[in-house]
Amino acid sequence: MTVAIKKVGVIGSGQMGNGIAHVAALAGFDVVLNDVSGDRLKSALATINGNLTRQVAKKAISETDRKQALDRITSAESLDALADCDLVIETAIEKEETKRKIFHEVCAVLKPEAIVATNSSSISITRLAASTDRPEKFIGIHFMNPVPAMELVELIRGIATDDMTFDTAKAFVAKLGKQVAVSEDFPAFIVNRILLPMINEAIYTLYEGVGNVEAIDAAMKLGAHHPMGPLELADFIGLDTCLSIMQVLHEGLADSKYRPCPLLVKYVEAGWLGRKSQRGFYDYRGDKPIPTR
Ligand SMILES: CC(=O)CC(=O)SCCNC(=O)CCNC(=O)[C@H](O)C(C)(C)COP(=O)(O)OP(=O)(O)OC[C@H]1O[C@@H](n2cnc3c(N)ncnc32)[C@H](O)[C@@H]1OP(=O)(O)O
Ligand SMILES: NC(=O)C1=CN([C@@H]2O[C@H](COP(=O)(O)OP(=O)(O)OC[C@H]3O[C@@H](n4cnc5c(N)ncnc54)[C@H](OP(=O)(O)O)[C@@H]3O)[C@@H](O)[C@H]2O)C=CC1
Repeated sequence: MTVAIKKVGVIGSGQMGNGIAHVAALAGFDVVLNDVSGDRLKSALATINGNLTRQVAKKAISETDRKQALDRITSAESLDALADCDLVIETAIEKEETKRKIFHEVCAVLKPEAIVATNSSSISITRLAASTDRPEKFIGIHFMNPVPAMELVELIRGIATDDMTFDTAKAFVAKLGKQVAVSEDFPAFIVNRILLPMINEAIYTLYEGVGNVEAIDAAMKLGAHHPMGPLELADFIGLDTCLSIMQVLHEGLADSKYRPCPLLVKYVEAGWLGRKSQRGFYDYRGDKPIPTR
């Protein structure tokens, strides 16, 4: 049994939020995109339009599809605008306290039958569910970046998630044209349990001087056929997000093999968060990315 989903709320309009709004609107859902910052919302809508326009140019969608998708998205700075959503997907920063606060506030305005999901990369679904008034209607729907291009979505049940919520989330993901991988609720789930230690190890490789940024990325692109080098990918994900995921792994599994590299910590402390702040393992302020080490 599934619940009918017509209107989807997306909380947080960063790179994941705008990607989720994009694919949901293109699949015919009405979308309310929320953020604490009006400027963020404006730039998210511009990014969505840019990505849809690129899909039109590549003949993946029609000009009518682009217009209709944009018309289905409204933006709002207040969570009150999500009151009549059937499904809400939280995709704010990877900080448990921020997410808990959002769930507390949004549950107060949602209808009782609405499903609440998080796009968290790593945080316990069971623990986040416990901060809501509806743990049985709470689930992890974990999209991959960039959302319009990646085929996979991880689904993670908390201890209390009921079958109706799981089946509805599964049907929703299928409507977006994406494949599901089901993960148990352990730190960082499947993709990031494997991917992030690899990225962290690449940063240790840099920290210990085994290779410079260019050599490490070239090694993994040309030597292992990864589409992006691990440092380029870390910048793409966001170094703050990478660090948060490593911290969840380190604390949650209590194993020193997940210790975040001190160089990753230093970059985040400097505010060098990767592409989103124009500087990380590469400097993106010029015509082409320049390695910073
Ligand atoms: C941290 C987490 O919690 C989980 C994660 O997401 S981990 C990160 C997972 N993601 C990855 O590992 C991405 C690795 N990189 C890649 O797969 C590729 O480099 C890439 C898909 C991003 C780009 O591929 P490419 O061949 O260099 O570029 P290009 O041919 O221009 O783009 C391929 C497609 O991606 C889309 N795309 C590329 N960048 C995009 C972006 N920033 N936003 C939206 N769409 C984008 C393009 O529109 C294109 O779509 P179509 O196939 O529909 O035409
Ligand atoms: N980056 C990635 O590759 C992936 C990330 N994720 C997960 O998705 C989530 C978002 O990541 P990402 O999009 O990269 O992060 P970004 O930093 O790009 O975006 C986060 C957005 O959330 C906004 N925000 C912060 N606090 C609130 C709030 N209280 N209410 C509403 N919006 C808020 C931020 O606004 P402001 O900047 O103004 O604070 C920003 O616009 C994280 O949980 C992350 O782990 C999942 C898969 C892949």
